[in-house]
Amino acid sequence: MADSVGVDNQKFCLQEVLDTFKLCLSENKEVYLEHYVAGWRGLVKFLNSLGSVFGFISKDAVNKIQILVTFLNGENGSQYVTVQSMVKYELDNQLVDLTKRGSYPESGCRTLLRLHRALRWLELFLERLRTSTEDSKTSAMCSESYNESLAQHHPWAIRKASGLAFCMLPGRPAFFEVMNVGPPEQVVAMLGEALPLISEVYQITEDLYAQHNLLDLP
Ligand SMILES: CCCCCCCC/C=C\CCCCCCCC(=O)N[C@@H](COP(=O)(O)O)[C@H](O)/C=C/CCCCCCCCCCCCC
Repeated sequence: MADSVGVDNQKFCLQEVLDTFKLCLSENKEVYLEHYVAGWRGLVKFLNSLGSVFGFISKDAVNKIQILVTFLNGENGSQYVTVQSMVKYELDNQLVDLTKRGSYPESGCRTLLRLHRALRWLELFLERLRTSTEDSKTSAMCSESYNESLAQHHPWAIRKASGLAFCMLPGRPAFFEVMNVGPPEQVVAMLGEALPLISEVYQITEDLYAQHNLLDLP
């Protein structure tokens, strides 16, 4: 049965996520919010298949996806077609809490920023997976990537809970299997294809947020 953002009990397929990230960029390099959110939905499917210990992470991601989907489907949905149009619309109309949480605790800009930071974690993690060897530990790769990215934005309790959850990650062979791609060489090849796309989406968003001083939204 699917939940309201459609991520429950569906089998993960890395190719699908890759296809979604391919669709994210417009010709003039704007990031389509619909496909960005769909990419995250696919990743959450993967997370869900790893077990309930990751439930608190999945729940937060689903919550953020849902906030963005609500904007996309709302009466001002046309302003949320791309991340660029969302930023412009929300800033022009003072719909973003810029320095402390106030009237707009769930703006599109601050919500997307949380997923954007997680995309950096993903980029680092996938690069480690791609260059890993048979005996590499997924938990170590995950936690190193987390410490270099998301952890800097999380309080102690979340860092602690995340660290404990990472210890429950399956080993590399089982992890590759859940990715549903084929033998390890194929996984590595597909990661090699996926990473430049993910990096480009990340960098375009990072530059946009930096340009508007939005990288520290509360
Ligand atoms: C291609 C296949 C291999 C990789 C598959 C990865 C699948 C990962 C799927 C989802 C990742 C979850 C993204 C989580 C977004 C977290 C956003 C965030 O930072 N939220 C915090 C701040 O929000 P506000 O309070 O300011 O609203 C929030 O406090 C966090 C709560 C939950 C903990 C988040 C821990 C994030 C760890 C990310 C690593 C996921 C490990 C997955 C293991 C494969």
